[in-house]
Amino acid sequence: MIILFGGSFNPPHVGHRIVAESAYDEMKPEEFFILPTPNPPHKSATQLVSFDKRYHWCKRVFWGSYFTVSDIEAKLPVPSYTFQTLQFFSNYYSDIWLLIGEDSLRDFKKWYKWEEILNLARLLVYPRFFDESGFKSSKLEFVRLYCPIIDISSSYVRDRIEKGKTVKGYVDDSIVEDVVATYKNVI
Ligand SMILES: Nc1ncnc2c1ncn2[C@@H]1O[C@H](COP(=O)(O)OP(=O)(O)OP(=O)(O)O)[C@@H](O)[C@H]1O
Ligand SMILES: O=C(O)c1ccc[n+]([C@@H]2O[C@H](COP(=O)([O-])O)[C@@H](O)[C@H]2O)c1
Repeated sequence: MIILFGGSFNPPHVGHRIVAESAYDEMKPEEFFILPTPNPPHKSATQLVSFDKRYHWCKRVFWGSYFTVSDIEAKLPVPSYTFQTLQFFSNYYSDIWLLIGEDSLRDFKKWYKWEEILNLARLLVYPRFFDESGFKSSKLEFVRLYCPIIDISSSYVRDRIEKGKTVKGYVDDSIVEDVVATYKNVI
């Protein structure tokens, strides 16, 4: 079985890493793909730094033998629909799990071809809301991942940089200087 974890990673932060490590620990997949997306289907491109930069940050952050950071979404047509990414991986693997947040579970029926996605993959969902409202309201089939809620997002990291605050500890030490320098030029 394999796990796919997609996102903008603009920039990658400790919340991403903790979720990925927790999912690996729980599921012990054969392969674990981190998939930075060049063009998120549902987000505005404001403050989105280049794909290459985000891809290389992911490669530094998700080090270790079990993660593979893939640039496949940069090679597939835009927008980067998850359905399309799954079609690609289903040519090579049969037991595919999509790692998504409780927020995405709540909004999942807005995703492009969501029913077809569920024919190609199973959902592994980590908590995002303290009231568990996303889990409670969903009628979809999913497996819940037990890990702490880390209340950090990439937009929060960018916002701190804009205000001149530190993001040490929020993003990996190996990329923190480049992240600060990069967003200072973008914001
Ligand atoms: N703190 C966090 N804890 C758990 N999962 C997270 C966290 N932050 C982001 N994720 C999840 O990681 C995946 C990739 O997210 P993405 O790269 O878009 O980050 P983000 O922090 O939500 O970005 P932004 O703030 O720019 O919207 C998504 O499934 C998202 O739900
Ligand atoms: O395919 C879709 O319609 C779709 C809609 C929303 C999100 N996604 C994917 O879900 C992943 C996480 O997105 P987000 O918004 O939670 O950062 C990322 O890989 C997106 O491409 C995909």
